[in-house]
Amino acid sequence: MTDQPFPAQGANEAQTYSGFVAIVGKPNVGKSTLLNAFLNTKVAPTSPRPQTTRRGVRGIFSTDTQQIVFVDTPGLHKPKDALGKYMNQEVHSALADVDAILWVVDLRHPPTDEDQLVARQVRDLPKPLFLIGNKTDAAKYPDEAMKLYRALLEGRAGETSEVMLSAQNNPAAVATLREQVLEALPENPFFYPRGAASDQSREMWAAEIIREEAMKKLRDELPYAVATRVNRWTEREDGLQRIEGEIIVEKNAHKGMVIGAGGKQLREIGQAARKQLEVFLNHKVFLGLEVIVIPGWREDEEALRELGYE
Ligand SMILES: Nc1nc2c(ncn2[C@@H]2O[C@H](COP(=O)(O)OP(=O)(O)OP(=O)(O)O)[C@@H](O)[C@H]2O)c(=O)[nH]1
Repeated sequence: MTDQPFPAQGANEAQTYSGFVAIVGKPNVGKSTLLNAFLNTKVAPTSPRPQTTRRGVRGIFSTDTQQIVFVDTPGLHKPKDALGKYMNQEVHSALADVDAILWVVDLRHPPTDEDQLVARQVRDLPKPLFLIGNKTDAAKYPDEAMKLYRALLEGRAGETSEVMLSAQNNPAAVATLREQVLEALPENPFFYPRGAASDQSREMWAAEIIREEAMKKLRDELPYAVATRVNRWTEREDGLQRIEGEIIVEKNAHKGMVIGAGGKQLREIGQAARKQLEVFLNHKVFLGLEVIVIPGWREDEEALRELGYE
């Protein structure tokens, strides 16, 4: 990695183990859910819609002497626009830089072309690989499905481990997997301060929560045409967090669709996001939301950069 180790290690400190671990897989298999379960908190947005994750959010887990920097990645898919290309690029750069890979698959279904795309990316990388069969709680034939996913790695030379679990309902299995990942870490100084849970600013994190709620509520193609940003965050003396954000759409026609009749939909998105923010911040939140139009932002390199997709 190019990141500077933090902090520099003193001569008589205990040996530390630290590394970057990518969580990859096709859209909607439960990568972000697994990341949040590893950390017992919410650093990444999740939703029933594919392609919720857009940037490689880092989630950090530390013990006294070990630190895993998980890199949650967007689901690898066939891109339709510049945003999609950016998302796939995030996966490729994550894979190049990490010390170990967690490949998450959905055991409710047999592999698809997109799983094969991921398998081809990871099969020959000489790094420890964990094949994680997720959603065992809802899978009818988990062992059979696992066999089919395993077959996609046939001929792989590197070290491979297999785990079947439910990222959503099985904290003990997630903790055991985390132990296994800790064992795979190379000797390194810590990359982040021990207490850090994520590399995102609080503004980026809150914007992702707003986007998650917008994606859950909006229909058809609209969830994918939406971006979010938090422009102002102030704290009142009594602890109230005042957060002002924007929901960005591509066309004027979309603006009305996000706002909804009489502003109902925007209000619902705002209420749901505010509730989540209050739970995680443990403070009362005032959330102001505005909908703005940046024409064709998904195809506009400059707009993508401005929205943090760079
Ligand atoms: N039944 C079941 N559902 C799960 C489990 N893990 C995740 N899900 C659901 O699967 C959906 C997708 O989860 P995400 O964590 O957003 O998936 P992702 O792989 O990060 O998705 P992308 O952002 O599209 O790449 C959500 O509705 C989750 O609640 C699980 O263990 N069991």
